[in-house]
This record gives sequence, structure tokens and C-alpha cells, in this order.
Amino acid sequence: MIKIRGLSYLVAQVQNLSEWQRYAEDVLGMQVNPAPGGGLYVKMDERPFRMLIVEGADARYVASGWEVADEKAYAQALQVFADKGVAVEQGSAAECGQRGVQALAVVVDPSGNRHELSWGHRSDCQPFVSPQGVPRFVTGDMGLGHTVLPAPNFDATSAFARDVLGFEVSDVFNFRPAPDAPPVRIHFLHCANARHHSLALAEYPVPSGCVHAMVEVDSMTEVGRAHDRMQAAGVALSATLGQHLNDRMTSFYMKTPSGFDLEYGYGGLQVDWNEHSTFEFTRVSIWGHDFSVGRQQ
Ligand SMILES: Cc1ccc(O)c(O)c1CC[C@@H]1C(=O)CC[C@]2(C)C(=O)CC[C@@H]12
Ligand SMILES: [Fe+2]
Repeated sequence: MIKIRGLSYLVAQVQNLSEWQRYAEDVLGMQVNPAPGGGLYVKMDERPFRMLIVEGADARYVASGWEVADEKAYAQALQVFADKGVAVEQGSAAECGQRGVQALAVVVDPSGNRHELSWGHRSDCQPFVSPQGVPRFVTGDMGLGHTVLPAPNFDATSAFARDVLGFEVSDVFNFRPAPDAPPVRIHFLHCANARHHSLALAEYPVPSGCVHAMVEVDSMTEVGRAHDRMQAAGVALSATLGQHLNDRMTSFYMKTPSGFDLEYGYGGLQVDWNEHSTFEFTRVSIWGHDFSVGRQQ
């Protein structure tokens, strides 16, 4: 069984890197440095980067980077891929260097999402110093946050996430886009950490390759300050402030330069999985989170 420790990094693409530089520094309050081999490192904790932004022909999400504990866990993961007949592409030396990992295995799920499994992240443990005075993002053992990926081929993709990658279901939501429309499934999945979900799968296609990624700060004040910076920078709001029912996160959603959304939140549940029972929840949020503001644009 593969035991993923957390969402280590994400890779996104944009036509013009300066857009992401401005967005990361001015809106997210993160640090930006040149990445080895090209692109930008977006830094939000003591690691050199948690988002790798590369230049390319179109704006889109490229990959989710998952980490396992060590070389042994990595070898076990390769064995699982081999046993299950999953095609694996080994990351090149250049790719490993750019991501700062010892080894990289790339697999593609049945909905076409690219997952990069690695061990041994490289770090000089330079402290995070936010250009906007954000004291801290909640990362560490819980990874950078969560990512929600399109899964139009839902059953096969969910099976891949659980039976190959080793995720477990936290809870499930049957979303009704309209009162009389058929529900689409959104399943929330956790790995070997306390974050309520590191991955969610949504049963519909998304052109940018990602529904949203989420980062978490450690105070409500910082969510409000980020909301102010979003407005000042003219970044589009995708959903108003609200609090989710399942993980209790208070957050808002906005566009990124790569075409997917970013959820900026505070106060997500940390779960003891020995005490948890999977459930179906029936409302997106306890309060707020008007997603119609995003669809109007
Ligand atoms: C329902 C929910 C619980 C916890 C989360 O962290 C979270 O992001 C969500 C929302 C999931 C979902 C989305 O991201 C795309 C737009 C969706 C489909 C909606 O319009 C409502 C639910 C939203
Ligand atoms: Fe989310």
C-alpha cells in the first residue's frame, strides 16, 4: 500500500511568469524566487517552494506533487504501480532537480490528472518572510493544503486514488448544479496526515486541469487581509467568504493566473482518523460561499 504523507507541491503553467510573481507576492503574500532550470518557486514556508510555476503556451494546472516518507516507501510505491499495472514515467534528472527531490515517479489517473510521487525534498530551511507580513501558512506535516481535481471518469479515478495512491475517503458530497439537474459527486480524500482532505475529486471536466487548490493561514485576520489584497489587485473573486460544513474551513475563492481557483482559508479541522466515520454532507457551507459571483464573469 502506498502511504502518501501529504501534498508536497503543485506545478502550474502560465504564459507570462510575471503575472504569477505579482499574484504570489501582492495577493497571496508569498515569496518568489527563480527556480533551478527555469520557472518560479513560490515559497510559503521553510521549504524552498510549494508551488512551481513554469512558462508555457497556455495557462493551466500541470501536476500535483505527493510525498512519501523515504526511499523505502518510494520503492514500495513503485512496486504497487508495477503490481497494479500502472504506467510510470521516471522523472528525469532535470525534473528532479527543478522540484528538489531525490526521485520522481509520474503517473496519470483515468481522468488525465498528472500525479508526481517523490521522496527526499531538498531544503535549506530558510525562514518564510512574507512580503505582505503574513505570519504563517499552515503546512508542515499536513502538506501545502488541498487540491480538487476534475474526475469526469469518476469511478475509475476514485478507484485509482484509493486503490493505487492509497487515499481514503473523508466524506462525500452530491452536488446539484441546479435543483432539477442530476447530482455530480465530489469526494473528499485524506492521506497520512490530519488535514481533512488533501485531495478531492469532482465529477466534471475542468479546462484548466484543476477545480481549485487551497492554502490555509492561522488567523481569520489573514483571510480578511488577503481578501483586501485581492480586491486591490483587481483579481476576480470566484466565491464569497463562507464556512464549509465538512472541514469547517472559513475561506474565500479567487482566480489564479493559471485559470484555476485558489481557496484562501482559516480554521480547517484536524482529524483523528481513528475517531472518524465517513459521512455524506448535504450543504456546501454552514454560511456564505456564494459561487454564483464567479460564474457571472
Ligand atoms: C463543498 C466543499 C467542502 C470543502 C472544500 O474545501 C471545498 O472546496 C468545497 C467546495 C467544492 C466545490 C468547488 O470547489 C467548485 C464549485 C462547487 C462545485 C460549487 O459550486 C459548490 C461546491 C463547490
Ligand atoms: Fe476546497
